[in-house]
Amino acid sequence: MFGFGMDIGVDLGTASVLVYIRGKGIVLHEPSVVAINKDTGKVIAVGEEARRMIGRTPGNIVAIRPLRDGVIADYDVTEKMLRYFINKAVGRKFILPFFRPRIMVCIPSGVTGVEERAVRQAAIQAGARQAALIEEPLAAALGAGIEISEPSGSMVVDIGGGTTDIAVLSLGGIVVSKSLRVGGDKFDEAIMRYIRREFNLMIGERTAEELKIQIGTAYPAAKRDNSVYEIRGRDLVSGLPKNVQVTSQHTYEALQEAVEQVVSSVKEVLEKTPPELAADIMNKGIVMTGGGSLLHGLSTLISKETGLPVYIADDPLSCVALGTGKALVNYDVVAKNNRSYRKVL
Ligand SMILES: Nc1ncnc2c1ncn2[C@@H]1O[C@H](COP(=O)(O)OP(=O)(O)OP(=O)(O)O)[C@@H](O)[C@H]1O
Repeated sequence: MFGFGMDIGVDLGTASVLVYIRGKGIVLHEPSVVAINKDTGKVIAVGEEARRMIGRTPGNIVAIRPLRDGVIADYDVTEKMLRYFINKAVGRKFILPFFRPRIMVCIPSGVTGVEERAVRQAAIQAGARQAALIEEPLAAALGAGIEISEPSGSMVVDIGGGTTDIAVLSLGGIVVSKSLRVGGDKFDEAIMRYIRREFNLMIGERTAEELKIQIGTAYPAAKRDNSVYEIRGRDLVSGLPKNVQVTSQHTYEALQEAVEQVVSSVKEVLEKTPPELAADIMNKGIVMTGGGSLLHGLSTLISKETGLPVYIADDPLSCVALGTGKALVNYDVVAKNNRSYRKVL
């Protein structure tokens, strides 16, 4: 596949970046983190190596997530990160003038037109011959194996790190959609706030994420086995390190508000869905993708609140990258239709 015909799909996520090469599949999956030397502006590390530095850097080094909250918070760093990952996945030597790949980038749906151009430019800078963009719900649905080109309604709820994208699709396009800046990061922040309030303990975002993954729940009736977890943080009163035991019930209380925002947005989209398509969704159920869909009890809660069956896609963390990869087959169509699907509530 190397050479003229090489096509690459990139899931430029707020939590992680995945690179898909046509004919090979997903070849790279790393956190969207860049470590920078503040004094010189030089990039020290990207991806997994940089993630290990979060919260542990000396004063002159910062580990940043350039795509916080589903938007490009730092364009320059995003460009550097994108270039680094593309080069790493493809191999620098292949990016010679006549062998430049075509790149399709899946962008968080909250990005503005200016940011879209910035991403496209970053892909070109990174060595692409052409760059097209695809919207997240479309890629997520394709990756989840949903037959989106039929005249039948499907609903996808993609919960990423920074955003949740809810969309009803039919005939290859988005009929109704909503994007909210609530996702895995907001779940982590809610846990951090709760632990500070209830235990007077300051914890970092990595600890909060670990808690969420290990014992977090959005629906307490669906009990978790390992429902107690010991965490270490800094006591706000003494300023010293302290251990506390946290239960699933605590995480439920911490997460309730953020989870409720996701649930009410799903209902809102369903209310705006044309009746014929709503009937299709009743039959087929809602498909959840993205890492946030793995939050324990969330699919059960959405099913209970909407009265519809809810399924989590196989390998939800890879859906967007797989879908972007599938869309490469129709590169020209997607490139031409760019943005035209969008109808945000
Ligand atoms: N088992 C799990 N339980 C709960 N949350 C999880 C689990 N595994 C991963 N996550 C969360 O999923 C989020 C990352 O999801 P994903 O990789 O789909 O996001 P992204 O595509 O990078 O973000 P976005 O779509 O907002 O750009 C993180 O917040 C992570 O903590």
